[in-house]
Amino acid sequence: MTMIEIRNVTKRYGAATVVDKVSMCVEKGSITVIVGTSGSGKSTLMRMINRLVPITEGEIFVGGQNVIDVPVTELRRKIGYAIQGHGLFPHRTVAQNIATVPQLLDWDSVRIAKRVEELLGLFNLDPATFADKYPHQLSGGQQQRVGVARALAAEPELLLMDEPFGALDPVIRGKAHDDLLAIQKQFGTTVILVTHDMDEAFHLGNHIAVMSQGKLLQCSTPEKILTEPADPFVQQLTGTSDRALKLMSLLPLKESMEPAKSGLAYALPQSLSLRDALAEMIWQGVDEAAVQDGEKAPVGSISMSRLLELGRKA
Ligand SMILES: Nc1ncnc2c1ncn2[C@@H]1O[C@H](COP(=O)(O)OP(=O)(O)OP(=O)(O)O)[C@@H](O)[C@H]1O
Repeated sequence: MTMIEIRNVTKRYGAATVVDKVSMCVEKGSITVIVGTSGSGKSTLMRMINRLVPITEGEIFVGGQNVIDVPVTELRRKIGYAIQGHGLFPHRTVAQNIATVPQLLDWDSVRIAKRVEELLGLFNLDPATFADKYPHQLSGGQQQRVGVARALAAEPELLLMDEPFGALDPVIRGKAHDDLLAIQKQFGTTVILVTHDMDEAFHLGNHIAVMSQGKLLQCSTPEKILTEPADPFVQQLTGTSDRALKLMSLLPLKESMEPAKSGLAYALPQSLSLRDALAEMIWQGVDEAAVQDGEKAPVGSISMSRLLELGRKA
């Protein structure tokens, strides 16, 4: 089902066309990542969805409704928005920050308190420790999680994220990705995320939209972007040297393993991607490993030579 339809949308500032006749659809419950060089119009395109930026030409439909027909306050309350630097209110506690939109929507206080506690739990922020803290008392990573929790507070079906993880160091960023994927799966939220980080795009995106100079060059699955780039710029942006590793990160170990064998000292979960399996085996120094299901029962095996063969094909 289509959640967002962008039809021939253009944004001009004076003589400058910063978004140029862009059309794309976003499926409900999917994550679409917009990538492109600096100034290519990514944020502008996204900000036209919740009307933070007025559309010059074209139309955007959210849930079948033309955004122009929805009062702007109602639209923004329905659509979560998380930005780099989190935009938290400095004089409101963590709980009060998260409660912002539910309060505007007149939720009763019991429902708000329950939702705040649920979100803090989901983001691994112990309510007893964090609910009454102020933003300046939190680390950057914690502030970022509160920013995303706040954007999700009123259970939006759609979440717009503008480089939400840009300021995080790589380890915390990885954790933030895991959180987002888990929460997105749990709530079925549709997500549009703008990033500069291609690894982030390939890790999170069901679809990747590539922009250059205001134009949308391609919007496809990560596999298609890598194997059938629509334009030399797409190929250049998505990288050529580590293409095999990127593709391996999209392929599940479960679908490529060999038959189970006895006597293997090391085991990997079948939920890993081929890339993570390769990284684990290099790290552990093993040439062959058992593959286990969620109950730790053996379901197959994988060898280094098989992984390399699959990587070469990728
Ligand atoms: N209010 C504005 N007035 C005039 N020009 C603007 C305005 N907002 C954005 N622009 C211009 O529109 C172009 C696209 O900006 P936008 O922020 O959408 O790009 P972006 O791809 O998100 O860039 P970045 O990755 O650097 O954040 C830029 O050239 C920018 O200077």
